[in-house]
Amino acid sequence: MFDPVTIGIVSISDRASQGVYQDQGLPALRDWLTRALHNPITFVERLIPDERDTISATLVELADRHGCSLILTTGGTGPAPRDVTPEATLAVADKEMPGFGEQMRQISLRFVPTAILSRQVAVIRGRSLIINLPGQPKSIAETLEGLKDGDGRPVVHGIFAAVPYCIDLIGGPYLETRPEVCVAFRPKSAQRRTPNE
Ligand SMILES: Nc1ncnc2c1ncn2[C@@H]1O[C@H](COP(=O)(O)OP(=O)(O)OP(=O)(O)O)[C@@H](O)[C@H]1O
Ligand SMILES: Nc1nc2c(c(=O)[nH]1)N[C@H]1C(S)=C(S)[C@@H](COP(=O)(O)O)O[C@H]1N2
Repeated sequence: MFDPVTIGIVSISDRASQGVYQDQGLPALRDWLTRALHNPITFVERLIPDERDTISATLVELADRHGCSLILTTGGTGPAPRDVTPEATLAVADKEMPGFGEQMRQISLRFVPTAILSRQVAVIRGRSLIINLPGQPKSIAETLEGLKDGDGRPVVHGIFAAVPYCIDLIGGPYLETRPEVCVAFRPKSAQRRTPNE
């Protein structure tokens, strides 16, 4: 039996939230997570504009009221004046987790030279892990999954490899991934059962 998990997904885009174009962020997040995880997922979804207070309030609502163990945001991480997702995320943080941002920029550099323009952060709030992803819909799978060679072997690990153990450490459900999408790493002592058991 797999533990149920509640995951918040937040698409932050002025134009998608106004209906100028159709949001592709939420479907991309939902599709990737559903493919990657064995656990039954309850999604709490929000599509909001690039407003700092709205973003912070949404993260607090998803973490504190809905009890999301994981919250993924997409959009608003760049240098433009309205890109304020990292500031809004840091404003509600108990702890910063710099490794996620560092690794995401490393991965993204394999795809685009402008990867260094993303100021994405990850933080812990209570029992929630909150991670910013860039706004380009294709960047969602790129950063979560990393880069694989022609035989499906990882060239650069995606950040999701470290997410299940991080959620263990903050007291959340035991997340189990499908290895063909993402191999999650846990120290032996933290493994509940062997893969595919
Ligand atoms: N939610 C989304 N759905 C579809 N495409 C998106 C979405 N968010 C971003 N994009 C695409 O990725 C590009 C870069 O994303 P970014 O977050 O920098 O958007 P932006 O230029 O600030 O504009 P906006 O906030 O209005 O989406 C956008 O110009 C758009 O082409
Ligand atoms: N994997 C990946 N990372 C990426 C990109 C991308 O296409 N793929 N786009 C970059 C660009 S062009 C920008 S400006 C920054 C910030 O994007 P955001 O403001 O949409 O969050 O993310 C960067 N990171």
